Amino acid sequence: MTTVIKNGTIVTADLTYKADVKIDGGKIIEIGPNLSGDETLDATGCYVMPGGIDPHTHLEMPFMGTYSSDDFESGTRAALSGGTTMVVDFALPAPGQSLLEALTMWDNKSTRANCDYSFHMAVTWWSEQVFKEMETIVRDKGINTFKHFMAYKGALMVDDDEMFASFQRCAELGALPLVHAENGDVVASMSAKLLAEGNNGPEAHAYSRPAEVEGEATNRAIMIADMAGCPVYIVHTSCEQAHEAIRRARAKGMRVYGEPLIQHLTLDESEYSNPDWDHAARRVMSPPFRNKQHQDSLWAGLASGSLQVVATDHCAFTTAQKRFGVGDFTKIPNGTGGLEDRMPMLWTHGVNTGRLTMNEFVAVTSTNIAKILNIYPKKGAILVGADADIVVWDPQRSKTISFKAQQSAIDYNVFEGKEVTGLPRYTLTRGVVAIEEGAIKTREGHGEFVRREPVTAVSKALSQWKDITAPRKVTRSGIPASGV
Ligand SMILES: NC(=O)NCCC(=O)O
Ligand SMILES: [Zn+2]
Ligand SMILES: [Zn+2]
Repeated sequence: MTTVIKNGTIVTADLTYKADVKIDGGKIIEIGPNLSGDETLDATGCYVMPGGIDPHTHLEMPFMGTYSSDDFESGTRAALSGGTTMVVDFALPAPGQSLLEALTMWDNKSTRANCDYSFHMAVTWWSEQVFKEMETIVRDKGINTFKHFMAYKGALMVDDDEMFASFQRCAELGALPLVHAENGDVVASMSAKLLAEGNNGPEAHAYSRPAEVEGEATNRAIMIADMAGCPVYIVHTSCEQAHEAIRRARAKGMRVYGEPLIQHLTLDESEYSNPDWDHAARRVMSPPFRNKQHQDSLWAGLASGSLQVVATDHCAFTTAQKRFGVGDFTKIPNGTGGLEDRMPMLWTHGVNTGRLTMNEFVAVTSTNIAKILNIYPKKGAILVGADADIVVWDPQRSKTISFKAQQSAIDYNVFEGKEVTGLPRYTLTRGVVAIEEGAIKTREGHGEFVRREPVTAVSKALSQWKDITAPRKVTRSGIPASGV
């Protein structure tokens, strides 16, 4: 059965034009005027865009003594509801655990996904076994990204030595390292000091990890990647210091990507001063929300191209789970939701204000990350042959965000009460209509794992340049006799 999306305006990362889109077998098969098919979706007044790709989610994540509360069914349903048609989650080996064994655990969880998905593999420890398994993960499992935490000391954190070894392995394999860049040692010490002084509320979480702690680690990660000869992707870039580190590196030709979150772009640190403990604790995440100066830097980075991807780091915990940290902020599970709200919030605060063009919106929510992950134009494109992951975006539709109407499995929403204008009329996942106006028509298990091959054009070029500029031994005649 063929489907035609009619009377819409196609908006891609670089083009805006009126045309119909014809779909068959989960793929786009034709783009042009006056198309017809078995089923017609009316896109009058709407923009036909590549479905969003959220490269940073934590569904059913074992973390801080509990599990994040959205599973692959509810999380991907929330994603589709907000126009996102692919998520990339994280397989997290416990320190000492086989990477392949960890992947099996996540493979088992993801069978219930409503949309396509993939995994980053975390490197949470280092050994000859990890070195060898990374090749299997890349070659056999189709995962070309490896996550490194510089924070969460005693849990997920790796040190510089381990990171350097892993980054060098990424360079050999043509893989991309991702980094959570906060100085975990300093955070641990600051946290202990704050608790000892009786500063134990949710606000102290933000005090324990100021922007300088993130900026330093971002610089360090960039330096280590440069020495290792690989690109690097900095996740949840939340502040000016981190953005400036990325911008400076890119201006010097280094292959560095930055990922602000929709939460950091639109919510600020004043939330932590709320007199309601629950309100503040629900917003505890790492890095913490920052102030307006930092938000302005992130928005400027998206418009100027020094930051490339807007994600959510969707890692939702219920109020009851957040209350594990009553009396000790270090026990508040870190994380907030955002999967469903990312695109409507970014459209409202970006496109509707003129901070972003529609084409930039598509670039930072879909196309850029598809290219970085080496899945373009299968994903992130409105092109013949691409997967029919499409959002028919109605710029006039509006709603007030409320946890009462959300798909995510938690009892609050950090964007509660925010008015958004710009919502999906339809969201299609490989040609199947999953969202129609407000109706949820998702199909559990419809989602498929998306393989991602190594060696992007960027990593290949970087390796070539590093070979040419590698330090060369100087040949000398008449070496003096040893002084011994
Ligand atoms: N970000 C956060 O607070 N929780 C999720 C885990 C991580 O990304 O650091
Ligand atoms: Zn993180
Ligand atoms: Zn994360």
